[in-house]
Amino acid sequence: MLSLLDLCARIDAGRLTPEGAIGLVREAIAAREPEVGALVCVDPAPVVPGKGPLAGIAVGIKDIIDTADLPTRMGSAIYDGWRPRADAPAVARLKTLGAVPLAKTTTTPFAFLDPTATRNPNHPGHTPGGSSAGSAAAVAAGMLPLALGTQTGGSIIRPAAFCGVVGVKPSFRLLPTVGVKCYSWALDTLGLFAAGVADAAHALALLADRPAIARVEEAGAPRIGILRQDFCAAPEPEAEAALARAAQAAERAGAAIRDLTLPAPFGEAFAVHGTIQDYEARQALAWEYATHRDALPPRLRAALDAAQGIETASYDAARRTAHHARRGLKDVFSEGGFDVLLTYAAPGAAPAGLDHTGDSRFNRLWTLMGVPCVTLPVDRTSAGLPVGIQVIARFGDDGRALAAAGLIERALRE
Ligand SMILES: NC(=O)CC(=O)O
Repeated sequence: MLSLLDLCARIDAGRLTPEGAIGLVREAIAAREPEVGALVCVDPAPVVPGKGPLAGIAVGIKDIIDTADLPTRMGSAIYDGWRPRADAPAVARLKTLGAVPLAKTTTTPFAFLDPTATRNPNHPGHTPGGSSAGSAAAVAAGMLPLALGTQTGGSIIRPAAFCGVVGVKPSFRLLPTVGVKCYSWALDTLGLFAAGVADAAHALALLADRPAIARVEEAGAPRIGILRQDFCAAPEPEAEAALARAAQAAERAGAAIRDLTLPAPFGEAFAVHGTIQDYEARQALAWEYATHRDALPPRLRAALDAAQGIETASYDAARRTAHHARRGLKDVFSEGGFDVLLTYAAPGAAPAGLDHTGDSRFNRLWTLMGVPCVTLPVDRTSAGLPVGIQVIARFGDDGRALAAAGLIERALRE
């Protein structure tokens, strides 16, 4: 994979020019894109700034995020040829940093559950996950050092884990979702994919203009709660094995490890995620549903059909349940004496088949809680498919989540 920090170091040392770095990416795309299919389009002649902390860094932009220089298609023929007038603020920020939004990456239609044609770079017969399929696959295939994605259910953490890259779903609203096609305004979160934890931390710190996020090396050994989220169906054995391996690596590195079981309010919050998500999608996609219902893919059409019947009272009750759980989560960290939680990133490795994007059951609660989540690869199955774990910190503690993920990443290499 292409390390963002390695490219930055080579450019800073004068061993590589920004244009040369973009050229490396174009070569990698030419070599891998025919098999992987992670990209919607590539800018043939982007502006390549000569300076800036991310000069020469090509970035993949999930195709629900507005770009002024490239079409934004939402993964749907409904938006064929749609050219936003302006860049989404996150894209504008990348350009200010010297980065090059070089390609749009595939998204499931409107970032829901209907699959893309993108293949898992680790095994072409397996899903890369979704909805940020192309971003995860492009980084995993070594085509891009950085890509943006979004998560409403599990759309950053799940594909990152399936493809074997680092994925970061930051604290809710750490990055602006302005200019990002909305599915659920209470859940949609903008995040990113990179080759390693330090690469991801560096990019997030710059994107969020919060340098402390990148000081992943400086944090001390964390107090880690091992969480199996027993309010949902158990994972595959490989997910349990990866969790155990990550916990043992963290303990070897000095972390304090303790099992944690969450009380009932968290299972109740897990259960209401869909009510909030789909009630809001009914409004967010009202125009598409009213004017192009037949052009919507089957899973999305069925979800919006069902969402028509969600009572506002149910939605309001779901929001109260989520709010109660978010307040309780602060106590879990403070009274439990935990810095981070360690849990499954997905039910297992990427499932076979390209007609689905996998199951987000280990991600949805944390998207609803609005807390920072980081996934990193820990194991591989006998078929060579990556298996990740998920590190979760309290709201606003994105740097600590990355620090703990970095500690585990380093310990696994030793
Ligand atoms: N957008 C989403 O997060 C939906 C998913 O989990 O695939």
